[in-house]
Formats: sequence, C-alpha cells, structure tokens
Amino acid sequence: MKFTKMHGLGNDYVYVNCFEEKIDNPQAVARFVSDRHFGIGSDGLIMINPSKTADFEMEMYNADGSRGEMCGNGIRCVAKYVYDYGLTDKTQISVETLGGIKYLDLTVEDGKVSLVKVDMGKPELEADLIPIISEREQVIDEPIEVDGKEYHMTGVSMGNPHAVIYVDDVKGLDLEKIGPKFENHERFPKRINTEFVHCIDRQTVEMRVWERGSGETLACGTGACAVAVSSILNNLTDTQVTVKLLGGDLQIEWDREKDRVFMTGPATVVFDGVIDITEIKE
Ligand SMILES: N[C@H](CCC[C@H](N)C(=O)O)C(=O)O
Repeated sequence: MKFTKMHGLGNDYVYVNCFEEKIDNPQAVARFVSDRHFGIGSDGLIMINPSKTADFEMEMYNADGSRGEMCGNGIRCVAKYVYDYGLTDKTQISVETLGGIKYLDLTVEDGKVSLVKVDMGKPELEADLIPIISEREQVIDEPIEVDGKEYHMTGVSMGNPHAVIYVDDVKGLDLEKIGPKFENHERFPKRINTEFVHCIDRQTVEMRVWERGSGETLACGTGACAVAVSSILNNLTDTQVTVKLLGGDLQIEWDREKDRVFMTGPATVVFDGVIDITEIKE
C-alpha cells in the first residue's frame, strides 16, 4: 500500500489515497501503521476517499483504531495532499467528514500548499450533543473530579468531543497519569479529547492535549478550536486567539455573528512510502 506521512504542527498521520488504494480493515491498519516501533509511527490513519457530496472525503482513525468524527490538523494535510499530488487544481475545496462538510481555502506558494484556512463550522455546546453527562444544558466552568482533585471543565464539540480545563502550569502536568482518567471518565459516553490550557493574555493561550484514542499529541486542531470557543465563552480571551501548542501555533477565530469557527495553520509532507498490509489480521 502506498502512503504519505504528513503532519500538522507535529500531529502526524499516515495518509492513504483511496482513489488508488483499498483498505478493507482500516481499524486494524490504523493500529499497525501508528505503532512507533513495529509500524510507521503516527497518531493515526487518514484515508482520502471520493465523495458524493463534496470534492473529497476524509476518513480518520486514531492510533487505537477508533474512528474520529473530525480532525483539524488532518484536514489541512488532506488539502495539501490533494493539491500537491494533483487530485485537484482548485484552491477552494470541500471535504466531507463525519462532522459535516468542511470548506477550505488553500494558500499556494511555488506550486505547493503552504497554509490552509478551514471553516470548522458551528461549535456545539449542548451537553447531550457533545456528549457529556451533565445536569446542565451547557457545560461551562463545571466541576469534575479526577484522581481526588477537582477541575473545572467547559465542553465543546467540533464534530468530536472536547473538555477544556484551565490550569496555571501546563508544562508541569503529568498528562500520562491524568489524561487517561479524563479520556475514560464515566461522564463521557463516547470518551473525550481533553485540553489543558493556560491563558497568557486576551489574544494568546498555551495548551497541551490528551487525545481520545491517541494519547498526548503535539497539536490538535479541533482541540485548539474548542479551546478558543471555551476561552471566549469564559470571557478569558477576545474572538481571535493564537493557540500555542507543543508543535507550534494555530490562529483561531470564532465569528460569533456567523457562529462559525475558522482555523488557519500549516501542513507538511514528511515522506512517501510503501508498506505491506496484506498480513494484517483482525
Ligand atoms: N488531532 C485531531 C483530533 C483528533 C481527534 C480524535 N482524537 C478523536 O476525536 O477521537 C485534530 O487535529 O483535530
């Protein structure tokens, strides 16, 4: 199977052009290619498929083989792939995802995509739709206990579920310890992506993320959007936010009038390769 290794700010996936390749067991293939010792090494697998309702379809799997509804860093890389590898010559494209159809603007320099602006759509705040089990309709600054410690979370869905937690010291967090406790907490029926955030000023935040199905990643596009929406809702930032992640910065804007979130950031090709997946069982 031919693949292309790409990343968005270090959030790396194995991309497969399924106009040419066929994957019958994507969950097992995702687990295999994601293994950083016995496979290629990635945060998951992203398949680029034909679509009946958009220019392309993005089908995304986490490193544990679970399917994610949406992937912000991933969809920017899909845009770069389809333009740089000649599947389209358009600089405005649409991509079907389980989180709805997304619309992207591609910036091209010397014939290659260097930056992508994504209309990430409407953030969902209703607890039932994120989903988060709560007594309230929306989860804003709501207590949650993990490991005997009380945190305050704000729930946002960007097609996939997020819990945003504000802390004073992001760098010092033992994410390996508390990340899985949030991910698998009983209040999250579909598990959750958890972002830990420190606000630097009204235009800038720094964050780390423990992703559902992949663990800590260097960046999370949907997570950065959830953080910006949460920070605006909690009156901690203005509506345009620079989100500083371990892998770099994303520019996020929540247009409150349109109620749509816009994410702008880079996409990078690392290498092309071929791997035998015929022996993968499951
Ligand atoms: N890294 C992705 C998010 C993956 C989300 C996935 N972990 C899930 O929702 O299961 C991003 O850039 O938005």
